[in-house]
Amino acid sequence: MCLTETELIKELLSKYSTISGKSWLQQQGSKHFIGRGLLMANGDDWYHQRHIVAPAFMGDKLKSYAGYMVNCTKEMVTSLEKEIEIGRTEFEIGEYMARLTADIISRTEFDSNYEKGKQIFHLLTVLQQLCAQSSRHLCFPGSRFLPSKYNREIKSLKMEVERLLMEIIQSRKDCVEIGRSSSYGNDLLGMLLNEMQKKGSSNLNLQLIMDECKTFFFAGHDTTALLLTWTMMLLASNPSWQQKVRAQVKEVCGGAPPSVEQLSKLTLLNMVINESLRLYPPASLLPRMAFEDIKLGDLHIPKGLSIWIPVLAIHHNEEIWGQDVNEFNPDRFGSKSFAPGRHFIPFAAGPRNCVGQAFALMEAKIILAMLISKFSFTISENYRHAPVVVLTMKPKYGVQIHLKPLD
Ligand code: HEM
Repeated sequence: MCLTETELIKELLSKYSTISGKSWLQQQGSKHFIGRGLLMANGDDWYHQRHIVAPAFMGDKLKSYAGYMVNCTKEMVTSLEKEIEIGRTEFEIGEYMARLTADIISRTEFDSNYEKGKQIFHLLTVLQQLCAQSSRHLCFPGSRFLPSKYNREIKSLKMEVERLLMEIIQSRKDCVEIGRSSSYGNDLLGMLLNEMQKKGSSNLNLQLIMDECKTFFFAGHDTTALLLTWTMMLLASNPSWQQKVRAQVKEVCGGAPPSVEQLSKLTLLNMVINESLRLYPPASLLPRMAFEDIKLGDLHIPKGLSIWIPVLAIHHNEEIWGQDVNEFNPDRFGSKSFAPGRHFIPFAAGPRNCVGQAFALMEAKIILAMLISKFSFTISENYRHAPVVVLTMKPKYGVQIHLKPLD
């Protein structure tokens, strides 16, 4: 069933988040690359995991990741400047954004074990691509247990990813146990290990920690890269907004990378990001399964029914957004007339919303503020506008942009 009534969507996501969730089919499709991590967990498991994970994305802990974001962006800006120096003017910006967000999540999750983290995530990306091809392979009940070449490849990649992850985790555990260190570390992995120990399990569930590490990479880097890519496309195509945002960034940050405290003052950038998430929500569909009979308004939803929430359609509904629904108009987010959590749901809503929302927005603002104060950008004549949904909403042929250094 496709649920389009926004009042009912809000009710489902806020009131029935524990008796609806991810279907068995979804869990099977992703189990090799994210396992039983938060994104695919249900019921009590989900509740327990969310409470372990959530503190790592809040308050001072969240703020502590800003340094990784600034440093990785500085490296990317330097490499772009070098390429411009040797004569390059056009860039497929999506590639750069994907590399940058992968870099940031590797550093945030694994800090000193960053190089190994990058290797893990490379293998995980290959594994994910392989799993996405499952429909091309022989498929009948039980076929996933056959020792086919395809199944063996998946199994060996999965084992390699887990071996590398376990090496990092074990070395942190050893340091604590022999007294060389009093905590598991300040990066995301360290937070998870510390939280899990605080929550009373003396015997850490290492499989779950590995699954969460994989989940953050999977859920966090492609989505944020797409947000950045679409926003760069919109800014490159709308020079007046580009100038306005640049002027505000300059006024607030004075040419330096933004501090966490300055981010809330970048109101125009915030409006542009929201408008980008409205027009091109990276997660364009929210799938749910009813685990019990649910009564939503006058609707009776029987147990076992699959429910789709069409985020993209809601974000493009003329009745909600007005006649300029398909146009880029960040001003609509200047007033409070839209209803977050009901009409605007790029991060879903309710208890099961995106746990990394604040992380993603902080990351997007830092990167865009740094790019806009270093370069001016225009859309290339080679850009072909073709958004496609393949799990997330992507530009089919990439986003080609001309970059020009500002000084
Ligand atoms: C622009 C960037 C992002 C967008 C648009 C986005 C969107 C979403 C959406 C729509 C959901 C709900 C999915 C569903 O339940 O079907 C979700 C869940 C989730 N996201 Fe994000 N996300 C983004 C960035 C991130 C980042 C940076 C992280 C972590 C570092 C992250 C981690 C997660 C996790 C773990 C969940 C599962 C939460 C739960 O089920 O309790 N996301 N995200």
